[in-house]
Amino acid sequence: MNTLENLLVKKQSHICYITFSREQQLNALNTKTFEELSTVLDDIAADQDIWGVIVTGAGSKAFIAGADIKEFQSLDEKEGRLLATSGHGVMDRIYNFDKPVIAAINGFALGGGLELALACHMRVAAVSAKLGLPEVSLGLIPGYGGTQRLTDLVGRGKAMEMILSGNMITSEEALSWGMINHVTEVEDLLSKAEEILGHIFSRSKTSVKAAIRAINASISKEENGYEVEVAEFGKCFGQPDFTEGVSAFVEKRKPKF
Ligand SMILES: C/C=C/C(=O)SCCNC(=O)CCNC(=O)[C@H](O)C(C)(C)COP(=O)(O)OP(=O)(O)OC[C@H]1O[C@@H](n2cnc3c(N)ncnc32)[C@H](O)[C@@H]1OP(=O)(O)O
Repeated sequence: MNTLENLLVKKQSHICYITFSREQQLNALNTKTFEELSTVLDDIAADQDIWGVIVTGAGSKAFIAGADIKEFQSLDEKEGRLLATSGHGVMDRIYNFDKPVIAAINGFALGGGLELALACHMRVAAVSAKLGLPEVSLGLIPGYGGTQRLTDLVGRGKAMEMILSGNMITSEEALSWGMINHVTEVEDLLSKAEEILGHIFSRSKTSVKAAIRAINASISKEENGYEVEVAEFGKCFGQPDFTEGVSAFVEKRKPKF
């Protein structure tokens, strides 16, 4: 990987930590950040030693305060569509990543920043974090998948309330809505995400990958989730992890995946 300007990347104990790092702009997502993120995702997708990913924001104030508003000031309709299409590409990549990705939300997660967190497989937020989709206050709507993924997680009524009002909510509210998985003190945020990954790492990697694929198919418009589940379930039977998992159960020992 070339030197990165807007991301810090650390690999440790099978986890890749990606930190959005434009602290002076509250880690707002600009074109360069998206380019760098694509490169990092390519790298970790191919890295057999990386089993899971944690994304977070630099500093104490923001996870990501949205897409970089200053970059869109002069866009027309065609350019707006292109911006959303390329944003969708990166968000879909995270959503469909075959290693678990957890957002550790350390502060403001707004607009495109919350949409990125919603694309992750799970979300843990600091008790002080604020979450919102304030695009209506800019004359926009969420454009990186937020109208769909928020609705999937919290239902149409809550998604309408959040998106149409543009208001922020606390992490406790987000937890009660089902938008995030856990709330922690800010100092415990990464360790909570690591704890979740630690449990997942003890399980079969082929099963984890198959489960992500089947769960994601539940809201796909192109495929039937039940059919994907049947296919992925069937594929597990040809895998060494199945032989090991079942043998370990019969022999009353822990499986070694
Ligand atoms: C498809 C996706 C669409 C979108 O994502 S649209 C964007 C949605 N996001 C937002 O609308 C949030 C914009 N930001 C804010 O409302 C505020 O910030 C906060 C409430 C998060 C924090 O307010 P405060 O504590 O007063 O900080 P500050 O002085 O506003 O921000 C510090 C610096 O960060 C820059 N910044 C913050 N958010 C963005 C952003 N989303 N795009 C570009 N820059 C941003 C500011 O401008 C400023 O910088 P400088 O000191 O140079 O003026």
